[in-house]
Amino acid sequence: MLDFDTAQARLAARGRAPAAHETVALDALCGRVLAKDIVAVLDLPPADNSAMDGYALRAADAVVPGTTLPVQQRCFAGQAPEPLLPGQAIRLFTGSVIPAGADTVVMQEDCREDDGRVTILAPSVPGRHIRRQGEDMQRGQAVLARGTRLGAGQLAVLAAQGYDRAPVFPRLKVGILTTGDELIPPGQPLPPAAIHNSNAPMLASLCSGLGTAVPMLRHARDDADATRRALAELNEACDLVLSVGGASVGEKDLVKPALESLGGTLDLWKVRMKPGKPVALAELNGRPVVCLPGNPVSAFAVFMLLVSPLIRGLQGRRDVLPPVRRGILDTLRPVGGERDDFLRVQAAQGAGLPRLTPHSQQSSGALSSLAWAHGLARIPAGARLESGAEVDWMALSDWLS
Ligand SMILES: Nc1nc2c(c(=O)[nH]1)N[C@H]1C(S)=C(S)[C@@H](COP(=O)(O)OP(=O)(O)OC[C@H]3O[C@@H](n4cnc5c(N)ncnc54)[C@H](O)[C@@H]3O)O[C@H]1N2
Ligand code: MOO
Repeated sequence: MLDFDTAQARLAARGRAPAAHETVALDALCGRVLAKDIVAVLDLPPADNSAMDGYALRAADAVVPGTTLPVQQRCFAGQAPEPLLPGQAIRLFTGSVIPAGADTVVMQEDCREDDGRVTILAPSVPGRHIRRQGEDMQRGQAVLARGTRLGAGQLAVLAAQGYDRAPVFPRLKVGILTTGDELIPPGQPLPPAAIHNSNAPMLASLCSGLGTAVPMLRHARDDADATRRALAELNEACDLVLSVGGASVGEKDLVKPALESLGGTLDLWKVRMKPGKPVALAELNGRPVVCLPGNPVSAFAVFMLLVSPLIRGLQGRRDVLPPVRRGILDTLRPVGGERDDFLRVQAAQGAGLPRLTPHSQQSSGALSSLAWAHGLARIPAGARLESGAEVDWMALSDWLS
């Protein structure tokens, strides 16, 4: 059996950035991945400006608190200041450009203005409350790196630099193949012995959450031709295919032969993890296919821990492995088994590390734990851990974005 870390590293290593890129307008950039470094074309701030509403002056003109100076100008943000005359003050506001000749700003709480004159009540210190030109970003400096997924902070940087578009990698196209005669789409009546297809919407929204294009969905009945046709169609249209179910040892596990008959090369692993033992990575026409276990909780865990790093790599992202956190187990009975166990847990923040409570139902067929969990806590293979043990855990919010 392959150990979990090796399986994760192999899938992560298959995630190579695309060669193509496209230019996208700012209002459609959220969630996209930068294809080139972004270089600052402006100093920010573009000129020294005030961090406070107050008065600009020469510190040397108001050494003694109680000094009174005439107010030369009222200069609002966006207006050009006059050069400051000796022995005078200029009224300004947060963001106003500092007048030539001024070397400090005294905030208005430390001043009293009366009849065109301002009394400075506090000692004035050179340089105070001045935001210097270029202290945030300097022209020529790389401000965003290729492979960054763009969110609110990055869009603000682009906009502040005047960029109304940016080069990004194309959205990754993912195809999802579900298999099984027992599966009926939601919304249709359920015959005896059937269940609704929950993996299709689950995997589609997991992909969308990572920023892929809307996934293409196909369902194949347990039939060799249908499975082969659906697989070929998805492989042709998509950068990555995820199949789910039908890849283990059962008599109707048809995905493996379908891949082989299409000329795919297949690496099938039993990964030492629970949930999620059977996982396969195949290559078909130069594009990856990953086969996930059919049990919904197993498919979810394998997607989160093994497939999401592959997807991030294929999207061109720099950081493909999100952070692993630490927490304290809070469990009524000892946990652990022969495989690395990934327990669905809720995390409660206390004084120190968060306390991690496992869901009472940890079966790989029981969906209710997925809708409830904040993350997956890792119990290493062979360990038997009691309440109070410190463990690694992966937050859904880190690993599914
Ligand atoms: N004799 C053995 N049996 C099984 C083994 C084994 O090693 N020896 N491994 C078990 C483990 S662990 C898993 S995980 C499953 C994996 O089986 P498959 O990946 O081949 O998946 P299926 O058999 O097709 O389905 C398993 C289970 O999941 C349900 N399922 C499948 N697709 C969906 C879907 N789209 N939506 C909802 N539910 C789905 C399916 O009905 C089955 O109940 O094999 C074990 N058996
Ligand atoms: O290992 Mo299987 O993936 O639990 O259900």
